Amino acid sequence: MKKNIAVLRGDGVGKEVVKGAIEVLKAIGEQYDHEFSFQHALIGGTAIDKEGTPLPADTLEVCKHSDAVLLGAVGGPKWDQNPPHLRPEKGLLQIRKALNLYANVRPVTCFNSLLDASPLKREIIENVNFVIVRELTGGLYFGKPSGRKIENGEETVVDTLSYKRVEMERIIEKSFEMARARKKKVTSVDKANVLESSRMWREVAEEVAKRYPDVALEHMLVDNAAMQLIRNPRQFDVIVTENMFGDILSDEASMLTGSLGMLPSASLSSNGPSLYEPIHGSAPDIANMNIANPIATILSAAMMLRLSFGMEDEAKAVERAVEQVLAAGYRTADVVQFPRKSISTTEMTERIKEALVEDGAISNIMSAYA
Ligand SMILES: NC(=O)C1=CN([C@@H]2O[C@H](COP(=O)(O)OP(=O)(O)OC[C@H]3O[C@@H](n4cnc5c(N)ncnc54)[C@H](O)[C@@H]3O)[C@@H](O)[C@H]2O)C=CC1
Ligand SMILES: CC(C)CC(=O)C(=O)O
Ligand SMILES: [Mg+2]
Repeated sequence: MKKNIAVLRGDGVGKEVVKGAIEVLKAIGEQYDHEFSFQHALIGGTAIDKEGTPLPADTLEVCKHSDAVLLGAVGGPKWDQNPPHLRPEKGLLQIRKALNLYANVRPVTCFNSLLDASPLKREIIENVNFVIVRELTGGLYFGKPSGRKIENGEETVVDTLSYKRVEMERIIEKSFEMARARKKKVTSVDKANVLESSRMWREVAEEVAKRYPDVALEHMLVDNAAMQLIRNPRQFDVIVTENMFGDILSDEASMLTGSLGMLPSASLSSNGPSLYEPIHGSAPDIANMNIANPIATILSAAMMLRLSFGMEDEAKAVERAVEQVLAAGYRTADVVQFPRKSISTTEMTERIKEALVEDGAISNIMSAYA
């Protein structure tokens, strides 16, 4: 099969982890006789430096004409003081909107060999397997007005949380579809005790639930959800929530998998190419040190193979290779357990590539989100 992949490396460790994922995709292409082509384009701080904007028009064109997009991460202290329209994160928000990437799917489960790597007890994280379905193109990150002004002589700032009913409906429907293929439970997370937007979210969730009588719906307030993720994460099957709650809860949930550097995601489009990205940011504190964990991005590439290209065997091969390398005891510094020695980003990538050609047991991981 021929596939054209747009690659947005972005900033910081984004560049390093994407390099790893491309190498793994190339190896899969050779092994399974696919022709993957990679077209690089600029986004984020790097794009601001080179083109004066965080999302150049030709980047969007490249993405629109691709079969799928692979993204690293954007941002960094160099651009933190820029005005809002010249912040790297703006480029990411713009591309999510422009490609209609309304559903961000973040599967949370821990590889067996990392059960003892998490700071959380094995009894808590064993057999955890849930998906966070995060609304990605609405809510606080997009609402207008947003900005600062002087009002009655006082410096004032506003951000707006706004949603259309149809935006709520489509993401909640997505979560029910996914739950139907899994353990048939949706936990809708909101702040309905305070926010009007959450009250409407609840209403819509109840309406959608009527069309899925085989799926159980529960509502949970977001503060409680943050606690339950650590207390008893096995209770969850599909969590659906608005943009910012999903953003925060998924970073928290990443610790159930051993590290923020382990959690992949798919940002699914309603009408065009989808985008695949690790959930982490550009990690400026470890950028250019060759120590970032590439696994979240490599597993995001596996999601691309499965969800955008229908290449289930190839996706499993990647997940199995990751599992084998972890089972053999190799870890990057973010998941390393004393007295184990950590390996670099490039060595982890090499090990995973080597493991691709070996046969192994089917991984305990992923695929349930499909
Ligand atoms: N999707 C994206 O492009 C995102 C971008 N950002 C941006 O990234 C920049 C840094 O933000 P932070 O709050 O520091 O979040 P971050 O996710 O970049 O890093 C948080 C912590 O996790 C570690 N970490 C992250 N990814 C890792 C990996 N692959 N391997 C090992 N350790 C890893 C970092 O070293 C850091 O200590 C900011 O400019 C922020 O706006 C933040 C989140 C998502
Ligand atoms: C620009 C941010 C919204 C990125 C982020 O934190 C994320 O998507 O998880
Ligand atoms: Mg985030």
